[in-house]
Amino acid sequence: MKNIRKKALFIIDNVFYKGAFLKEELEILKKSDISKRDYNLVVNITKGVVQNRTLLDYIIKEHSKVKFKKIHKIILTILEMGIYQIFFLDRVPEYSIINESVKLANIFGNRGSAGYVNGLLRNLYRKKDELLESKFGLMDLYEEDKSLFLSIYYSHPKYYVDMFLKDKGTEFTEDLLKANNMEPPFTIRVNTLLISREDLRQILDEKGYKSQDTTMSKFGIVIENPEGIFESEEFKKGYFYVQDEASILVSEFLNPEENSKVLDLCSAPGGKTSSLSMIMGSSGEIVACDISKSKISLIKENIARLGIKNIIPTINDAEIYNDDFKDRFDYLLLDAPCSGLGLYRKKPEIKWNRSYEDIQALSKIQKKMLKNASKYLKPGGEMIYSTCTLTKEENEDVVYNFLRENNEFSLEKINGEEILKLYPSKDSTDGFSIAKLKRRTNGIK
Ligand SMILES: C[S@@+](CC[C@H](N)C(=O)[O-])C[C@H]1O[C@@H](n2cnc3c(N)ncnc32)[C@H](O)[C@@H]1O
Repeated sequence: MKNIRKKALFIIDNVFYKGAFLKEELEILKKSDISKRDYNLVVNITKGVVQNRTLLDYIIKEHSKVKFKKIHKIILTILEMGIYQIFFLDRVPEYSIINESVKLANIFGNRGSAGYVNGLLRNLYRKKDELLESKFGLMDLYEEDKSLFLSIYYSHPKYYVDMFLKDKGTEFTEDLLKANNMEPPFTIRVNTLLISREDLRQILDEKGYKSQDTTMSKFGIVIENPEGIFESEEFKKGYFYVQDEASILVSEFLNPEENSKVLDLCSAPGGKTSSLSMIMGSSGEIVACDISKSKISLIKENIARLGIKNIIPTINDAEIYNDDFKDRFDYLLLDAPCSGLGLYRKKPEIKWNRSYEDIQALSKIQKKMLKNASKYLKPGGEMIYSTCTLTKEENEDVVYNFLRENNEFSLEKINGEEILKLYPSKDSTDGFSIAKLKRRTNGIK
């Protein structure tokens, strides 16, 4: 038996039960001796299972003869993988899905496991069309309890669904949940210090890459077929940085002038900091901070490749007030650590490893960071507070609480919004929240 599904099984087990990150697990696998085709199948299965966990478990609960809580976790994962392949992957034949699942159950389970897995998967396969038609028997729930239906059918935490249903209504919420389960576009930011967007697109085109300009950012390029892009000469030469359009926009909205002094308080691995440098034509000075030496190394690596000269990587804890920074900067970016609920498309495990308590704890940290950050701006200076999450606790609560206590600052609207929200559904970007604050020149109003 080929080891492909065993590899997928171990990866999912590591992600669900050992706190591993899917992207990192897949990066390790990619470096091993594995064909492109097999690698893609592992990516498909692991991502699909992590993304659709609630629905897969619901199907098991409804059809298993063994009580859900009694199913051993390794057998549960084998079932989740099998069911995902039956209902979501068209190109894998039935016999192969069932045979491979039974083989895994034989290796990792006890004597009854193989028969149990075989029976359950065969039964589900027989009822495939009927189950798809009836949305796995969940249709009635749509009217009875919309939030529960959406949370099971699109596999999202209930608190996330409730948050959007309350504020945005059913259609918006359903579109967002669907988009969160889809593949994100592959977006890069051109490094205009070295090449224009037009010229880079021309080179990419000559090499067979299909691309288009991003719709909102003037620096982004979406590549349809990015296979091999990291091995390209253009990547090595620093012509671009892989970055979501929302993230590129954050630096465009701050838009620092040439020769200004900028502080980036949470800058690793350096995406937004290098965009800021590019906007400033690599002039002036950016103090790019992060919490640890290893994080600072990531920034150094990226700015070396991109040929950037005006960034000073600095270890600094944004939670602790630093008097050396007081009133020193024209511009400031606080791209705060957050729950990352805007990143479900890229890091689906975030769905399962963030609790509401985590969000509340992060909100406290962010409030502390924003309070410190505000003291580092010169009068008349501008700052952006951004997160790759969409919760009120980590955005509206943080920003409005700050403004209530600091009337020396005002909120500058972005695209007509006090706190701009970007969504995978509406904007095809990661979920982001962006607020711009200005320190008044003439002190307290
Ligand atoms: C959202 S990420 C920043 C992404 C970065 N701005 C970019 O565009 O590439 C948040 C960063 O905050 C850093 N961080 C977490 N706690 C911190 C602290 N107390 N002080 C400074 N940085 C911190 C994390 O290490 C992480 O790199």
